[in-house]
Amino acid sequence: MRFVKGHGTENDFVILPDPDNEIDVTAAMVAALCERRAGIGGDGVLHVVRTKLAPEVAHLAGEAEWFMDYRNADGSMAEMCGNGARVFARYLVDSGLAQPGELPIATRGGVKLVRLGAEGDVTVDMGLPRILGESSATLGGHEYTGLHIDLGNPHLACVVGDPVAQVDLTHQPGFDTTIFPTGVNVELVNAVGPRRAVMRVYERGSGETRSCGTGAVAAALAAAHLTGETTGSWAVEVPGGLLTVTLEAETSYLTGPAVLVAHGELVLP
Ligand SMILES: N[C@@H](CCC[C@H](N)C(=O)O)C(=O)O
Repeated sequence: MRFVKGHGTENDFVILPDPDNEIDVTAAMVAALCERRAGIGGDGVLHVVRTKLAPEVAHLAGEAEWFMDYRNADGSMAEMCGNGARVFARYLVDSGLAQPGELPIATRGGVKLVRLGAEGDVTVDMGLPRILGESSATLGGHEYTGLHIDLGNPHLACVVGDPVAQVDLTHQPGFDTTIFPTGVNVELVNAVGPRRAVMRVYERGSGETRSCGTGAVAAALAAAHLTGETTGSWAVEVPGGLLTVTLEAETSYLTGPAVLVAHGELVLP
C-alpha cells in the first residue's frame, strides 16, 4: 500500500491514495499508522477516494471529484480538517490527479473550495463559522471560558490572559459533554496585537498538535469577537508556523503552507 507524508504548519498527515476505495481503513489501522514510534507518525490520516465511490458522500460527486476521508490519530472520523484540506489539495495537484487553480473537495462537512498554484501557499474557503454560545474547559485546575464555534467540526476557542505557552496541554481538557456530545477541539488563544493571535490547540482525537486549521479560524473569530471587528485578515501563530485567516461577512478563508515530505510503500502487519 502506497503512502505519502505531508504537513501544513506541522499539522502532519499520512496520506493514503485509494482512488477506487479498495482499502478497509479501520480505526486500528489509522492508530497504527499515526503512532510516532512504531508507525509513520501523524496527527491524522487523509484517505484519498473518488467521491462517487464513497457511499457516505457519493451525493456530492457532481460537485467534487475527490473525497477527503479524514481520520484523527485515534482512528475517529471528523467532519473537516482545514490543514488537511490544504495538504490533500497539494497532494492531488503534485500527483497529477488535479490541476492547479480552484479545486472543490468533498468532506463530511460538505464541499470546500481550495485554491492553489503549482507551488506555494494553499487557501481553503472554510465557510461561515457559526458562534453557538459560550462554554468552558478545565485545564490543570484552571477554568477557561470561550466561544463554542462550529466549523463543520466543534470548537471551543478561549481567549485567555495567561501566556498560552505556559498552559499544560498534556491531558485532555475537561468540557461540558452536554454541549459537546461528540467531543471538542479546544483552542487557547492570546490576542497579541492588531489582528494577530497566538494559539495552541488540543484536538479531539489527536491530542495537542502543532497547528489546526479549523482551530485557527475559530481562534481568529474568538479574538475578533472581543474587538467587535468581525471581518478582516488575522495572523494566527501556532507552534508549527503561521496561518492567515480572513473573516468575511459570508465566509472565511484559511491560507498557509502545505508540504509533502515523503512517499513510500507500507508494510502492514
Ligand atoms: N487538524 C485539523 C482538524 C482535525 C479534526 C479535529 N481533530 C476534529 O476531530 O474535529 C484542522 O486543521 O482543522
